Amino acid sequence: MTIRLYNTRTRSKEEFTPIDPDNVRMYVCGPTVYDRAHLGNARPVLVFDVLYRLLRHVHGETAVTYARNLTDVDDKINARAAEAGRTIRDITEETTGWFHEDMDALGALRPDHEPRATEWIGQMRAMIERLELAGHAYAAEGHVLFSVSSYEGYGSLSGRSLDDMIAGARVDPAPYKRDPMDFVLWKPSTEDEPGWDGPTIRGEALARGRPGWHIECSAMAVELLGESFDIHGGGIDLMFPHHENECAQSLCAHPTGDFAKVWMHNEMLQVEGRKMSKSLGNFFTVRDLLDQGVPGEVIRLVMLGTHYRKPMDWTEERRGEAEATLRRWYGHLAQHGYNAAMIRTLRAEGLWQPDEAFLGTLSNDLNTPGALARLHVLAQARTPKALAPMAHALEMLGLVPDWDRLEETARPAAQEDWVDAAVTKLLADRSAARAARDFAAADAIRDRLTAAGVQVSDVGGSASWQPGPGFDPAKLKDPS
Ligand SMILES: Nc1ncnc2c1ncn2[C@@H]1O[C@H](COP(=O)(O)OP(=O)(O)OP(=O)(O)O)[C@@H](O)[C@H]1O
Ligand SMILES: [Zn+2]
Repeated sequence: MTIRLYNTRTRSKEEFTPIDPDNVRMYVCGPTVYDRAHLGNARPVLVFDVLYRLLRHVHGETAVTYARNLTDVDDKINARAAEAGRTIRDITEETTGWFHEDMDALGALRPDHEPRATEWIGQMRAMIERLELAGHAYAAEGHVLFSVSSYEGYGSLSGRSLDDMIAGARVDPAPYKRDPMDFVLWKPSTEDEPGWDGPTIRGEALARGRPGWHIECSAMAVELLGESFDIHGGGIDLMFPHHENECAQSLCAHPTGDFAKVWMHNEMLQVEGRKMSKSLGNFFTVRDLLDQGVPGEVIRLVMLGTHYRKPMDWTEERRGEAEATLRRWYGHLAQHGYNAAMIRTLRAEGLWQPDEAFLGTLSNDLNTPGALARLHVLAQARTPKALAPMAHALEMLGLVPDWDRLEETARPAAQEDWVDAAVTKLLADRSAARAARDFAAADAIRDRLTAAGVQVSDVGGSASWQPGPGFDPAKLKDPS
């Protein structure tokens, strides 16, 4: 199976050939840990989770190394700690815990490496010293800056000319910069800001300070994945300046390497046509949705419904559709006996295989909407064995939280308790009415369940239920 990926660097879809097929290496820019992840932040996590799963499928479970950093040194973190009267470490630890909880709930696999910037300061310092020695960086007023004019490839990733960049960027024309586009590799810290020993430039050790944001990813990616690795990902909002700067630093510090061969960028999750972002204040968090009872797999399915290179909106309508689709799929599989034991049997019988059309579509630049369309076709199978490719596809997309709890999944959690209790009580009343030959009462209960969109299946004398189309639990309540 050949994977094809759109490469921002070449602006074309290319056949993906790993540098080393036994160790496919991917780096994705992770969160700055000072606040709950908003729904937009979840998009790159999910996009690259699907890619990670696909690479593991094609190249082998142990043949993929995925690194995603945690930015735990940043002025926004310092500000948050000061404002809350707490330590920086306290804030970053707590936020990292939230990030893990929330992304786990969306079914995202943890990366193989999750480097924290503060644990790699030495490597950043060494890279800065290397850049200065090679004539790509200079020290000025306690800062070290990357000299953009020293590198002729600057702008090639994002396809911008230096003039465009100056016109478009929020450049900070600090007096110590030789060129307004030069960016910070190292900056001094005051007493109450976090700081580490400075790099040594021309024999002189710089004062205590902290690294700039871009150098962090360059240093950690090279240390963990090597000077040439396969894929670098992140949101399109990071392409310039962050990724352009990462490229410049890494290629200048390691001129014999390629840094990342393929650059991938997901488009933005939007709210009424604008990027969901903290600074615009138009965001809600993944936790908000989970707490409202929207199951993680529903959030995941909505996200996968749009190709990663297209902007998308979160809408109530999409949420409802995804929820109904998943319930139908899970219910269908459960009815055909699907659970963890069944998957083991299918594996043992050699039937746990992907559908070629599904895999081909997904391998075509992660065409998740196409892959989901194929899933709808696969879901039409009517026997346990014929359903194996559908089940396999669902799992490849990370849409099966637990094979043993299929029927409980994709239900709005907040409603679950009282709704299930109410339906169960109605079903018990119905069988009592039937036993007492009070058919009018039994029919009235049946009508109430139907009106609420509850689907009842009577198997072997015991009734089970699942939400059907137009499910409206409010209608379960006694009209009197
Ligand atoms: N609206 C969005 N849609 C998709 N991806 C996004 C969105 N906003 C941020 N990202 C991505 O989330 C990841 C984490 O980025 P980062 O920590 O810089 O976000 P942030 O600074 O919290 O976001 P914001 O832009 O809201 O301030 C990055 O890969 C970034 O591209
Ligand atoms: Zn980065």
